[in-house]
Amino acid sequence: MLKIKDARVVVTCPGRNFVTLRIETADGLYGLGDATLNGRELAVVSYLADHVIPCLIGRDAHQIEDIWQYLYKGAYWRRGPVTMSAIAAVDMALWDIKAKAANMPLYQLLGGACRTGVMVYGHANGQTVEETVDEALKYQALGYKAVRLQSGVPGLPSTYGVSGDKMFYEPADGALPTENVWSTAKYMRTVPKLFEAARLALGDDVHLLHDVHHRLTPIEAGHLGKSLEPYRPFWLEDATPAENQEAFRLIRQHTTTPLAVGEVFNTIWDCKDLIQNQLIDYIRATVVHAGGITHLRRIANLADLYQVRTGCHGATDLSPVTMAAALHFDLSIPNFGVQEYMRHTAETDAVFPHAYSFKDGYLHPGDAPGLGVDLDEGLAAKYPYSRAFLPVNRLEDGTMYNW
Ligand SMILES: O=C(O)C(=O)C[C@H](O)[C@H](O)CO
Ligand SMILES: [Mg+2]
Repeated sequence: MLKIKDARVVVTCPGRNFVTLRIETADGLYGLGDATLNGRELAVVSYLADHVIPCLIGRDAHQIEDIWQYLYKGAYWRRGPVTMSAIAAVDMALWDIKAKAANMPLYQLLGGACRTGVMVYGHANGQTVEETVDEALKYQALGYKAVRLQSGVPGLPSTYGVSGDKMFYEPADGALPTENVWSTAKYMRTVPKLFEAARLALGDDVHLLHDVHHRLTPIEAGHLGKSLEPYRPFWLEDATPAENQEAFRLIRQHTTTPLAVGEVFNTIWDCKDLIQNQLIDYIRATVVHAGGITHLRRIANLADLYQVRTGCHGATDLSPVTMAAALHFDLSIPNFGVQEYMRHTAETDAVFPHAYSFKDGYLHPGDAPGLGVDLDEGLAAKYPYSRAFLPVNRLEDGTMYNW
């Protein structure tokens, strides 16, 4: 038995907010879990500190599945991002402890490596098509095999996904939500031009991706997917909001562009119908927001039956703890597709020293026991929480819209 002696939540803001759970066993092992829910961080802090940690003390850290079921079924109130991020943090920390106890990198416990490295995609973004293509070329020069393209839209003052700082794009940019303006017509004219220019400049061997951020209707998404087909996109992400999953059937009827969805999904129940009806090609559910490694493996297993591959969310609001967990998961599953990789800043990396590393377009989790990521609590304490929100999106006439 590995008795859980103590657990605490650490909130730190080395340039952006992160919530980390640290679980300690009676014999001195400890594990880390990420619980960051961008723009709603303190809700998860309270969920963990007030409602989860008291139930963990004294339990056997080895019983990962049982503790997962206890927190999921036992709460009565199932699912949702706050609950599932809290459960994910516990799950990650327990896998970290188990792998440390086994003196193995986690991917070995999960069945061993299925590949030599994890293909990642970087974010190329610019105010114009030309600037975005230039950024994409820089990623290609760094060895990236896959690049996401997001360009500013002519006639719109600002666009989510397009930042001033190219390498360290930060989604939560204001102490109150900033407001972006959206025009589907203007956007739809820009994206095919972007893909045409990028394919020409980067050649055939680089995978090109695009994130719609849930902003199109199904028929608009079908049209966009069709217009991108000549440039062979790797995927079109979040083409339409996924609450109504039938919407994806309509998109499918109009385009063979592969579809990716799921960064806001929290459980297998959000993924089930899309996977079973083969309405998507990539599932983007991620360790931190979908109940941890235990639950994400369940999702990946279901997806594998239908030749749906994974493409885990990996923006900067997912901490290095999640990135490490995702890499062990990615390396060990048969139906891995691609991993998103937005680099963290040097401040963040210093607070979370880690064993994972990038080479020639691939990340590897490294071979340190456990997740291979640590938390420098002394340094973390120097960066207190600072409220920050994701922006909101309005149409040109002021109507509140999706993003
Ligand atoms: O990385 C992506 O694909 C995103 O869409 C980024 C998200 O908007 C961001 O992580 C939200 O917190
Ligand atoms: Mg996205």
